[in-house]
Amino acid sequence: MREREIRAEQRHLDAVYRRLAEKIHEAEFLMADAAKRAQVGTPGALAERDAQVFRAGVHLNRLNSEFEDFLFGRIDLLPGKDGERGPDGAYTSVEPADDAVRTAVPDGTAGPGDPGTAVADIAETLHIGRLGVLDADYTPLVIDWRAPAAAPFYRATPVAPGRVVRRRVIRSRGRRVLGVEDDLLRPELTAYLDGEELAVVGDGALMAALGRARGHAMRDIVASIQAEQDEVIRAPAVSVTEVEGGPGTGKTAVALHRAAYLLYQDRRRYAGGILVVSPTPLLVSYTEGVLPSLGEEGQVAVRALGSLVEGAEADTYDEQPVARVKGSARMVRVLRRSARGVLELGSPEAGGPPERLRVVAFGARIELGPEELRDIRERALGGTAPVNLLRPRARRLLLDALWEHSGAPRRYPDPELAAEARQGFDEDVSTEAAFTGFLDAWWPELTPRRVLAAMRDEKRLGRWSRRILQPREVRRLARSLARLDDGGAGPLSVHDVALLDELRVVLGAPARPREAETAADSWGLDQLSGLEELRTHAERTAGRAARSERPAEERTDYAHVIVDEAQDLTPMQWRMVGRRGRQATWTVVGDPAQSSWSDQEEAAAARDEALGARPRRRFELTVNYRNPAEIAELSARVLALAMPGTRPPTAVRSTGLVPRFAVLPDGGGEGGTGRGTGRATARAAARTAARDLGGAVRAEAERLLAEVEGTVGVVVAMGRREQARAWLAGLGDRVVALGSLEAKGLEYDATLVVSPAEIADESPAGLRVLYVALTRATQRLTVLSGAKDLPDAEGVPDLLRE
Ligand SMILES: Nc1ncnc2c1ncn2[C@@H]1O[C@H](COP(=O)(O)OP(=O)(O)OP(=O)(O)O)[C@@H](O)[C@H]1O
Repeated sequence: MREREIRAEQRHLDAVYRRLAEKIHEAEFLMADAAKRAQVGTPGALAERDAQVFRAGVHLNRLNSEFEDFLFGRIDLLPGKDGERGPDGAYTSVEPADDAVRTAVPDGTAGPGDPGTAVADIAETLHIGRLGVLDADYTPLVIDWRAPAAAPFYRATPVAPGRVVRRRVIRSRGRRVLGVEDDLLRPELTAYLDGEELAVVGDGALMAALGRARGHAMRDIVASIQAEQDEVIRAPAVSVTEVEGGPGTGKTAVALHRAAYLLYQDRRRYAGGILVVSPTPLLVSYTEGVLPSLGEEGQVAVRALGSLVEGAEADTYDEQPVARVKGSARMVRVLRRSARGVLELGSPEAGGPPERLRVVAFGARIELGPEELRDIRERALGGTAPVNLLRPRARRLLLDALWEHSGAPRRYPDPELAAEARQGFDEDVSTEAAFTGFLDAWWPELTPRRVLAAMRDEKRLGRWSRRILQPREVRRLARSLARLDDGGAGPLSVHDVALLDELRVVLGAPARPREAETAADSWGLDQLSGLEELRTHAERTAGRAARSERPAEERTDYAHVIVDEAQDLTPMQWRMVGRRGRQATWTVVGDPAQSSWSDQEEAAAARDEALGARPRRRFELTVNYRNPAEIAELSARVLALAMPGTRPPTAVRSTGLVPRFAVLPDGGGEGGTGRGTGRATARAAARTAARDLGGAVRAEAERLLAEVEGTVGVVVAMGRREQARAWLAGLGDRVVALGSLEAKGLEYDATLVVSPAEIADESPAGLRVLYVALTRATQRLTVLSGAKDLPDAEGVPDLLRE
């Protein structure tokens, strides 16, 4: 039966590919035809040609994409009630017609089936795939997974099957159908398709998908989206959609599918671009293949928090105490004060702020002294306008003061004459080298990096952050910025990027290099008018290449913003992200139990501010698709400590493989040795212990590599990242060492969590970070105790005991 069903689907897939070939042929013809139109040469014909080439190009591109599983689903439906044909030609009604189901009677008048059983005929079969394909007569051969008619494929359950009798997932590679998996949604019914009883094959696609080995790239879930996820994906994009759910509930997957859905559903509206904000570059590269596999690229920008600001690309992390200062909303005031403070330092080229301004006007010398200058600066700075943008105001106040000093107002009692004389005075003075040189030195144009660099000086920073930061915080902040040179060049941390963005606002945009402006302008046009559609394919491609060479942030205002792992954004990061979606609708997904930010209330307030007063719609995801029940049960113990009262999601499967607990060979560990024997001995003991830990980690990683087909993630405390990489050297690219904060959002077939206590002790949010680490595995988990863990006789560390 399986073979027969596979052959039937193969015939359908063959028909789809024949039709695709015809469409490709048509698109190529359109391209050639468009080229001929160009020879006509009138502006109208040229615009038409461009539009035609563009459409054909996009179409060709899509058709030519080598999708894995192009066609992946099928539903067999009962006749519908009040069925209407939707825009894609399919029936959209969800309820079966009143007479759809009959009872078979002995004389056979109700058709085949045992007497007394419920029987029905399949009225319609829909195939579902990554793109919609219509046959030459406009009957749908494949329905796009995002079309309304495809929704029952995801939504139907045995409790509420609607019209769906059988849901089938079709597995194919290239043009070959490899297998089918069916779910019968109305098992009580004997259904007939073209007079033959409907076959049911396999035991469901979800389990097959979840059991597959993981690689270094996330896969889409189009073939097995579950009903509660589908509701989020298709939720109308009004204001803010908030999604909460525990680890492995598919939040990231759902967020990405939602981006593809929104584009499908209203491509024009989202021409302004969709931004997906991800916490780490690792998660960006893990997920970046998903959208192309859904047929969507280009209009969705997936960016890590450290890559949201032009010219700043950061992937390093500050230590927790420093990150806490930099992420805190208090930094807004510190930065405002610092910007003004830096202004007072004058330009570095001039060696500090000039004390006096001397110019020559009306044949006489006029001078402004230190006090007057200070007074003028204060008046110019009154108010909250960006510092760089206040320069013209300061210039005007200087000229006013010079004019007063010149004695001219007394000489010209007639206002008209005075105004004329004043105009000449302003022109003369403001072009004088002494004046322009003074202005550049006294009110230099500031860049965000320069302000950040000036904050390296602890004494100054202390002044600028008086009564805002504590001295200890000032010291930490100043030290961490010591990586920058005077001009602010040097490596930035992820948290510095949000500070830079804030400073851009505090300072106002400095004049940009010509080239960058041109590139940004063309983006603006694209966004506003949809003009992109009128450019040729080649032009678009060239534009795209140029954009990808440009530093990360091209747009500053998106049509829709999706924030993944939203629980982790610091208040300063919320402000940065909020600026990118002032007019946008939002999808915000996260899990408070996985938050690595210590002050959750402060972050929640910043989030509210970023999202404004927009109404919010909330969804909850409740099923854990990643961890087997055995691993979920263990991690729930940490959840109970980290967030008492929070309900963990329900694991959807169980493997029978319980987590393994490993201890160091001598049962002890690093740092716990060297009792009373002097420093040198203690150091030697620590070295030996580190070697032991390294040996144990490597041995355990090797064991896991042998046990699973796919990837192994070794999660250590942030402070041990480099060490762990060295321990695992040479084991191949299936195994990765990660700091606890980097593990966010990722998953591995097997995970080795090294020293839970060390991870938990690293920050005030350490228990939640440990919860993240323990929820990364899809198949196997080993926990290795370190010096601080106090394992019991079974090797279970204290934090993980029941
Ligand atoms: N409906 C589904 N069908 C198949 N696989 C699924 C489904 N939903 C989720 N998954 C899989 O479960 C895993 C977890 O999904 P995802 O990473 O999106 O979860 P998450 O909620 O973002 O987790 P975390 O909070 O830990 O980051 C992924 O491998 C994903 O492909």
